[in-house]
Amino acid sequence: MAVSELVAQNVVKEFRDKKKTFLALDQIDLTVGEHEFVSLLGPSGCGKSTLLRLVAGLDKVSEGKILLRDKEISKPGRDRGVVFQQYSLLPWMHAWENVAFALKKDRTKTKQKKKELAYHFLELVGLKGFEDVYPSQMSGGMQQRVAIARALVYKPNLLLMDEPFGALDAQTRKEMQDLVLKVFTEARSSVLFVTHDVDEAIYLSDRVYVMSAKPGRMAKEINIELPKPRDWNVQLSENFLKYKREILVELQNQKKLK
Ligand SMILES: Nc1ncnc2c1ncn2[C@@H]1O[C@H](COP(=O)(O)OP(=O)(O)OP(=O)(O)O)[C@@H](O)[C@H]1O
Repeated sequence: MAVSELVAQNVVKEFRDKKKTFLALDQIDLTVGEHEFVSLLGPSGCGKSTLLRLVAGLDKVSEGKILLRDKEISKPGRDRGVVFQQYSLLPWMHAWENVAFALKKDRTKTKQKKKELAYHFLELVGLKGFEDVYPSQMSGGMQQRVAIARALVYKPNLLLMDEPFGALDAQTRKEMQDLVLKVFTEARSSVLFVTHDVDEAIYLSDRVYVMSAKPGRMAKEINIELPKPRDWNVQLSENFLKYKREILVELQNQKKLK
């Protein structure tokens, strides 16, 4: 790993209401290198989404800091693209308009240029020919492809994905995993990816952080040294199963400690 795109140091996140304080994240350290694919894996409630929201700039740390290319994150920015489980497309806009909408505030580009870029990224996610279709006319997988194109269109250094395939059926989910690997290679961005799914995390990642809950902590960090480019066959390999065993044992041990 040459350069660190993202560095989180001693991050603590507390949620407070009038009666009590809840410690959601405790002393989190994390890095994402340039062109690196990193996943956050862990039980429900361990703070994966909270951490991603902090990196997205949608919420603030209670202690510690998060640096993107050495600059502290304080608010959302065009250096980060975000894809959530819910596609949140605008229903009255065509696919290409949904993508171009992300460039709305960019005054350096003409309308025509924005349209060309939208078409280009829709092609990259396999939606050539569907530019003029409305979200309601698309399957969940297609809508998520539009959401990915929208996150990529302003060429962010870092793509943040929070359970992006959680709402999709198993077959579509597999197709989307391969799509993300292809797009990640072509767009040359870095990715921080949240998932519950152990196989998905291993298949996609260069590195996996396994988190534990109550409070959310980093429990284990695993380098995934599987050959690239990857295809589904790798999931049957001895090495893949070795990583899977290591992660499942870690998650199981956490349950025993509770
Ligand atoms: N705005 C908030 N106010 C109070 N508590 C919150 C808030 N957001 C998250 N939490 C709490 O912080 C903890 C971590 O939540 P978070 O959604 O980040 O977990 P997660 O690992 O992403 O869970 P899941 O895998 O189920 O999506 C949970 O106990 C949650 O209830």
